[in-house]
Amino acid sequence: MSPAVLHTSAALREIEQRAALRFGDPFELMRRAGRAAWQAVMQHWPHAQSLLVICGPGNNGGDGYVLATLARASGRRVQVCCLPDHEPRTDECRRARQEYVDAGGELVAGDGALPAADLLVDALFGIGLTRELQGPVAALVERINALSAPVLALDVPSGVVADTGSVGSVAVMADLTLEFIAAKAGLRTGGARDFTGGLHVADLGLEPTDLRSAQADVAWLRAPDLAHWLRPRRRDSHKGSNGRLLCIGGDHGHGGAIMLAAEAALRAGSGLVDVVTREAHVAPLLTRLPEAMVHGDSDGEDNSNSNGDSGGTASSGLDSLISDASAIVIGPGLGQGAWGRERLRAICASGLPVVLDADALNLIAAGVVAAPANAVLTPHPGEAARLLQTGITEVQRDRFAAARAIASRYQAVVVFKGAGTIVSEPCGNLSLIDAGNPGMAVGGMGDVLSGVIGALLAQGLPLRDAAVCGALLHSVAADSAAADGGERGLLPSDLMCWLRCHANRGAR
Ligand SMILES: NC(=O)C1=CN([C@@H]2O[C@H](COP(=O)(O)OP(=O)(O)OC[C@H]3O[C@@H](n4cnc5c(N)ncnc54)[C@H](OP(=O)(O)O)[C@@H]3O)[C@@H](O)[C@H]2O)[C@@H](O)CC1
Ligand SMILES: [K+]
Repeated sequence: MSPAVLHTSAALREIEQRAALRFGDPFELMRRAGRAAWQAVMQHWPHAQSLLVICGPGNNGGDGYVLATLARASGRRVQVCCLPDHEPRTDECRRARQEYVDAGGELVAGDGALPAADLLVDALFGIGLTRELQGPVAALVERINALSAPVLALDVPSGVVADTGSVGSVAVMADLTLEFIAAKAGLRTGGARDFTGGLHVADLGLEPTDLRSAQADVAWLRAPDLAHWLRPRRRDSHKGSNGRLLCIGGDHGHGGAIMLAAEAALRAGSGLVDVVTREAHVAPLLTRLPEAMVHGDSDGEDNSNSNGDSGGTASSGLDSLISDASAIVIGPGLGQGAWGRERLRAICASGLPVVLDADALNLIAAGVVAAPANAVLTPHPGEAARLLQTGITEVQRDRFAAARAIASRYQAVVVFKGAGTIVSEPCGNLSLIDAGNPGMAVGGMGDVLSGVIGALLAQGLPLRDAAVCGALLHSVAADSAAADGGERGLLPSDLMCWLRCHANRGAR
């Protein structure tokens, strides 16, 4: 199976140039873009009698003029609005505007009050945005956003950077964004998600073979892709053939985090799950999750009790658990004290596939422990900023670059959490998880993710596959949970039954 991909602006420009050569007319793609936009208007707003199309000076504006001409020809009341210094600057835009004017189309100045309309079309800027919106353009966008009419954005909501998803001081808030030629990576992560509204792609009649480019693309992962990794279990499998995951965390006061990781790991199919935590958390954990094998460390020194027979975890006990494990999760509720640091050092020396989360990441960012080989790091933006010794604003400005930089610096697979989770391999290959919802913004959600990825590592998936499949499974489960009862008030525990359900997708 070749996975779907998301494109960068550089790739799209390469594709456009090749297509224009093939068509023998550089205007043909713009004609098709305008036609696709008009079809979208008829499909989504069939009762809109009046349209206000806001056109910029580049080819995005050109698409707007073509749409305006078609809408006028179909009997709609159409006005095109443009700022005084947004006279067309490309041949194609000039031609599109001339055709609109020649057909009797009306132009209104964009620096005054905007006329009322049933539908607004944002054709200010697309992939050619080069800087933050300021002055009269920013004021125009603010006036667009203040109107109550629905907004269709052509290609990109103006003000959103198509390659990174970052949003400057202001951007158009669209109800629907019609992307031309192919789906763009940046519109599916970070700040962009609050501006695009629904995303539809108009391929403008290009064939999949036209979409090749020399530019690196981003693997685009959606719910049906789970079946690629989550194959039916072998009929004669036993608990030992489905991996043994060791979960370490839950220092004083943080017992819930490691409970969630362990439960998620069992729901994602790990055959056995060991937990090393503080003694005080053993009884509550076993009450909730009797399937786990829990090993408790008491205060002060590392004597431990266990419901199994492994004894203490400080020295020989932990060594023996490590030697029995197929993979490890360390970090949820770990803390940064001596207890957590010692266990992290032991794990990092083990050579096993390991998921590092929460305080394990903070200890590595602080240089207390060196990052191990065979690791999946799962930072949220705050942890990502610490791992790169920078600020949250900087990592969020280009989430793809931040994920790549962490993966390269720590030579690990990185799952950069947030709206539109990004996975980067150390070589820089990127994947985007196109699932998930704002209900996931709640404490404990990351602990569930680390347990899921750990379970997939324990079942034998390679690091990158476990990271991508785990992040997708986690988000798809959260989408099902949100569909079941809403986003606000969603709890990490609500995902557990859905993890099991979606972990068996491939088996159905
Ligand atoms: N090429 C093709 O075959 C096809 C292209 N198509 C369409 O073209 C779009 C890309 O067109 P594009 O490259 O002309 O860029 P576009 O987004 O219109 O903006 C560039 C203009 O905006 C200006 N500008 C930028 N930022 C600014 C700011 N912050 N504030 C103020 N001004 C700013 C910039 O000025 P400059 O930076 O040069 O000063 C320049 O004049 C693409 O998204 C799709 O919709 C489709 O028709 C399919 C076929
Ligand atoms: K636009």
